[in-house]
Amino acid sequence: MRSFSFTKMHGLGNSYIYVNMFKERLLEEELPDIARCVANVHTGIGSDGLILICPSDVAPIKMRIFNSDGSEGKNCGNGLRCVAKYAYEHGIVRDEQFAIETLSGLVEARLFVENGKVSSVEVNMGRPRLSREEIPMVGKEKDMVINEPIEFAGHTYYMTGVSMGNPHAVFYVDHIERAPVTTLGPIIEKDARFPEGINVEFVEVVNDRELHFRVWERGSGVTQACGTGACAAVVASVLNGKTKRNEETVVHLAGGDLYITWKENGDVFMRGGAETICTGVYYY
Ligand SMILES: N[C@H](CCC[C@H](N)C(=O)O)C(=O)O
Repeated sequence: MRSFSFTKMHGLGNSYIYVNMFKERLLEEELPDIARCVANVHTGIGSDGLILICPSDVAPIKMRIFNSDGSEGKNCGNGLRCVAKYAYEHGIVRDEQFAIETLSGLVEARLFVENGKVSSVEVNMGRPRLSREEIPMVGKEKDMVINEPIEFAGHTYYMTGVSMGNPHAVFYVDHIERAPVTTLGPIIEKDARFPEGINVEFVEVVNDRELHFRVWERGSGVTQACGTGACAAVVASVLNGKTKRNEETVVHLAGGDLYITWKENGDVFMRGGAETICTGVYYY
């Protein structure tokens, strides 16, 4: 029987099982199955997936994320805040501002520390990618997708496409509590027009600085929060003239609030909480 130590953490209820790969050894080919197993609430630990905190050649640490279906994502906003907290509180990094490598490039985390504990984290998530080839989405490579009519299941919806290193399809609704998250989400997630699948976000605009938000995540389904998705929602809202560039927008997710600004320099900044739930040993 093999085992590894883990820490369960969450960002606004978007929880993952975190494994410190500076200390643990997991076989690459087993990672998707380990993600599926630990995420299972009945026979595993229960989470939205698995996140590895790894050594990096280009930054103090590297984050890898696996969804609950075992697929590997390229970025994870809530995960980045938890990884930054873990790395500081476990002495992997000593600075309160440092880079983190992800599969979609480097990001920069800034910690807010109280009595040696990280209370919240701000992450510079970098620039959104807006062309069809970057989302990715089929069609003319250089075109953007802003409030574009698109048909799913016989109905026309208006989509804005944004990548934060991972793909997001943003749709506006009048009442967030009626958003078709579990009916339309899974259809769009796997639509053939998205070669890598896509995360699906529904947004209700409260005012030009406030959004309500729900998500169907690629590879995980409904989650309490999606940091990259909330960033995509703010970028889409600026592009659609609903919120303002360079001004902080509060995004109300099911699990709590994120504070996001798409700055004039092009970078998207996200600030929010990160919590440690428990630690343990997983046997497999
Ligand atoms: N929950 C994560 C997003 C996971 C993205 C993953 N579902 C994918 O892109 O495949 C977040 O806080 O950004």
